This record gives sequence, structure tokens and C-alpha cells, in this order.
Amino acid sequence: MFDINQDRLIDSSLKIEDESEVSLRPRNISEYIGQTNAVNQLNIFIEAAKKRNETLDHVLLYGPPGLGKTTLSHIIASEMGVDIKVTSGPAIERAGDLAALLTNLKDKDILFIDEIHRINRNVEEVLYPAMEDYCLDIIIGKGPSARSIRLDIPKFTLIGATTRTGMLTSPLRDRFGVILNLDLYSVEQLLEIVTRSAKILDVPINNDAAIEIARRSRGTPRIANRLLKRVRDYAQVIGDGKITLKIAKESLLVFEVDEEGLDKVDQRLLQSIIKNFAGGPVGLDTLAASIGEDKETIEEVCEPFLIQKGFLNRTPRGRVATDFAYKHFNYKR
Ligand SMILES: Nc1ncnc2c1ncn2[C@@H]1O[C@H](COP(=O)(O)OP(=O)(O)OP(=O)(O)O)[C@@H](O)[C@H]1O
Ligand SMILES: [Mg+2]
Repeated sequence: MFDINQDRLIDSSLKIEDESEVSLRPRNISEYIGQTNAVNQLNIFIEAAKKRNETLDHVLLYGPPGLGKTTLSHIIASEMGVDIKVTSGPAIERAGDLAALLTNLKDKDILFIDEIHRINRNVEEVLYPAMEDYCLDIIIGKGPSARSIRLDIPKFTLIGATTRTGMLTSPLRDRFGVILNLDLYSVEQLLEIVTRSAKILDVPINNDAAIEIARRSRGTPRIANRLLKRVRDYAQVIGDGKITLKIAKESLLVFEVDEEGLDKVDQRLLQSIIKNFAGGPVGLDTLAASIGEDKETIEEVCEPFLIQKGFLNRTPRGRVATDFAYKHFNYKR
């Protein structure tokens, strides 16, 4: 009936079906829930740039996947009243690709580069003068007759998104005037998001059911929206279409998301630290090998949430399971 033996439901990376999430995407700053710190700062910079009729300074957004970096970039563009071109680090293969993108922009336009930490080294070097002086240094010819010419490009704004600033080289990081960190969302904020999305999707939902979904969304709007859609399917097939607390709990059980929002990977990770490594400390490499997941997923997807929730600590000697984790799985120290 419900074959959910698919990928990780709780995975916050973008899936094909999430494309329909575009309709759930907030269009302006007033619809954007939470991230007050980032939003307040942005409001000021946008206002100031508009007053001076200048280009917005380059912005770097960082935080775990699915927290709204892409959404925020589109909102910045619409608040500034400019166009935005979207690309990603791995998509820009050669310096020439970047040059083509940049020369096609207009003054004040935004170039959004997702996963900017995965940008090619040669391409990155073209970005430096582009960001700093709005120009490109192009080399014409080869060997002794080669010469370099400077080409002016429009005064654009670069918005870069990355999961961790630590993965950026410092010359690149230093060229961003504004660096904003997006935090995991609180249950209250996720509740607002679930309620808003349910309204847009036109599914009736009880408040206690919405809280349940919010609680199990690992602090991530993308997961909240995804769980809401799956629970909606369940409600329509098993129930009468309305999402009640009972329906929400039942379906989340089928999807193997526990009461704290931990999925199978989170559970395996914590249980492995407890059972195989006596609670830790255990190094990331060893841990990754023991549960057969890659390091990046553990660091960028699992850990921020597990640390926020108090299940896990990162120490200089490795990862440690907390008392709370022991209690959650009913293990004794
Ligand atoms: N502040 C918010 N308020 C309401 N909904 C939000 C908010 N932030 C994100 N969302 C919802 O979550 C979805 C995912 O957001 P988005 O694609 O912007 O994440 P992201 O940080 O760019 O993720 P990734 O790092 O994977 O690219 C959006 O489609 C939107 O529906
Ligand atoms: Mg994105």
C-alpha cells in the first residue's frame, strides 16, 4: 500500500517532487517566516542600497540544506526590484561559462550561485576581480604573445549559498560584504510554515496535528512541507482527507520518523556511537564507515539537528552521545 522504501524521507536535499514546492515558496519578505536576525539585517542593507540607488553588496548565505537560502535570494531580488540569474558552483565548469553569465547581467542584477563551495578553482579566480572591481581579466593568445585585457562588467550582486563557510577559501569569503547564517527553525516557526502550506495546498489540518508535523521536521522547512504532503496522502487514502493528530501520528510511524523527528539514519548513527563505541568519543571517519554513510551527510545533514536537540556533542576527540541520547533509546551508561 505505502511503499516508502524509498530515499530518506527526512533527507533535506531537494528532490524532484519538491519542485512543486515552488508554489509553497514565500514570495516576499513578509511571508518569510523566522530567520529574524538575517532578515532584519537584510532589510537594512536593502533599504540603504535602494536609498543610495546603489548595487547591494555581495551576500553569502550559509546553513544546512532546506532552510530557505534559495527562497531568500529570490526574495532579495524582488525586494531590490532586480532580476536574478540562478546557477550553482558545479554547473560553472570553465572560466568562460562564468564570463558569459556575468556579461549578460544588467547593473544591480543578482547572480545566485548555489553550492558556491564546489566552484572550480580556475573559475573562482575569475570571480575575485569580478566581485571586487566589476571587471574580468581575459587572456588573449598563447605563449609570449599572450596579453591580458580588462573587460568591464555590470555592477552586479553575487549571492552565494553554502552549507558551511568553512568550506570556502578565505579570499572568496572575504569578498562578501554581508555574511548571514541561517539557523534551524523552532517548532513554533515550523508550525507557522506547516499551517501556511496546508492552507495553500487546501488540506484541512488540526492544530495538534500541525504541531506534531512541526516537531518531527528536524528544524527544516523543506522537511516540514514534505512530511505535510505525505501525511496528506495518508489522510486521503486511509481517512477522510482531514489531517488529525491520529492520522499524523499513524502515518509518521509508517514513515519511520520517531517522536523527536529522528529518522533511520539518525537512529543508526546514535546507536552506533552508543553500542559500538561505548558512547564515544569516536572520529567522524570511523563513524561514517561504521554506518555506511558519507561524511558530508553526517556533518551537514544529521549533526546540526542532533546537536541542536542535545543528542550529540562534537568534541576535539570525536563525537559523543549525550545522556539524552541514552535515555531516548533506553540504554544504560
Ligand atoms: N522562511 C520560510 N518560510 C516559509 N517557508 C520556507 C521558508 N524557508 C524555506 N521555506 C520552504 O522550504 C523550501 C526549501 O527552501 P529552499 O529551497 O529555499 O532551501 P535552501 O536552503 O535553498 O536549500 P538547499 O541548501 O538544499 O538549496 C521552500 O520551497 C519553501 O517552501
Ligand atoms: Mg537551494
